[in-house]
Amino acid sequence: MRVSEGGVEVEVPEQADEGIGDEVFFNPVQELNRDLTVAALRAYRDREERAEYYLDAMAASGIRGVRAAADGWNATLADIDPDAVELCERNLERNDLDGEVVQRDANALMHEEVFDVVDIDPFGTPIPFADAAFANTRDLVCVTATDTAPLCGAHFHSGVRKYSAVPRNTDYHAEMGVRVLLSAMARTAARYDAGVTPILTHATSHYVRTYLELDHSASDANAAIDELGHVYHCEDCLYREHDFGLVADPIETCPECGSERTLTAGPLWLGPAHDADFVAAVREELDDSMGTESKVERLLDTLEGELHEPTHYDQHRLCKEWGRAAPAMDEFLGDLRDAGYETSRTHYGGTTFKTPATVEAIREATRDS
Ligand SMILES: C[S@@+](CC[C@H](N)C(=O)[O-])C[C@H]1O[C@@H](n2cnc3c(N)ncnc32)[C@H](O)[C@@H]1O
Ligand SMILES: [Zn+2]
Repeated sequence: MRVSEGGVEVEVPEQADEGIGDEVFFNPVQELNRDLTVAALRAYRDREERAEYYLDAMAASGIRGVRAAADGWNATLADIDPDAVELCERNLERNDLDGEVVQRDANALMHEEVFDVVDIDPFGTPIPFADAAFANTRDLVCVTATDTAPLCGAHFHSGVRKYSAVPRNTDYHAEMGVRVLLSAMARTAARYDAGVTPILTHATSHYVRTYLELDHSASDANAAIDELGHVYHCEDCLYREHDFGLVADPIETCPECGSERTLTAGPLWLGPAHDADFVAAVREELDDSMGTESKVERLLDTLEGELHEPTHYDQHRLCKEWGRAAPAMDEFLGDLRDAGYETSRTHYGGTTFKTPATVEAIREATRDS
């Protein structure tokens, strides 16, 4: 079937079973991810003008790489599957575009050639590709992870194995996934004396996507490692706190309610997961050839204003815990602000918010909301 996306037209196989099957993979639901990729690549090129060489390391139909090539990137489309490679060639040709197409294991290719921007979009975890990506990429590594259950701690042992971290299933599970992924990426890059700065990160319908800018020195790697630490969480009253450092110092009892049902998660990335200026610049690069333009715009609006606190709250979850009916979000957040606390909504959901206030302080401040 033919698919038009972002001004290009590509041929993709009908997907027998949600992309799981013998055919070359294509997921229409990832259009938002691809629209955002194109806008982020544009904004990135303004920031780093010499960036030119883009690798779509797991290209499948090539739709992402074709869109990058149409946008002026010197694009290489790679896949291990010969059928995918053939399709990539046809899809570049169909759009009258130049680009390299290679049938190659992404790890081998990334070790052999240096690219300015590398895009890792595998089935499930990106971990098997992270070493090669950080060992050699010059400027920017874009990563999609679709294994959200291990990342957020719902599949605990798998998360521990894949990410060499302790993930915990909490009421902020999608953000747990973001911070486990960023932690593993930072630690992987550090092995190659590269420091990562996440300039854009979002958790959207069953995947996490992040854009990691690289600086290549041991001190940059150390600075990234300094952003790691642990979150301590009470399963009873939802109290949480965090501290930086690789050595955990868990709370045995909750300082708020005295419960011993406390969890420790980490090492997590506790630093910013986005750069608000970059997010705003990406929004400027959206255009109406993008099918998900207005959705991406809303996502970026929220992300731009999102505080960098390492965990968010869910108002419904808190109100349920307190036996209160959930009031309107604006009123609730307004009362919190009036009490002197910074607040922001988050992209993790319509009832989610961030604030440096503790659970008890939130409860007090919103008593009359
Ligand atoms: C999720 S799909 C990529 C989707 C595509 N980027 C898009 O936006 O539609 C993953 C692709 O990775 C390819 N792949 C799996 N292992 C690989 C490897 N070691 N090296 C290169 N490609 C690989 C698969 O053949 C598959 O086409
Ligand atoms: Zn507690």
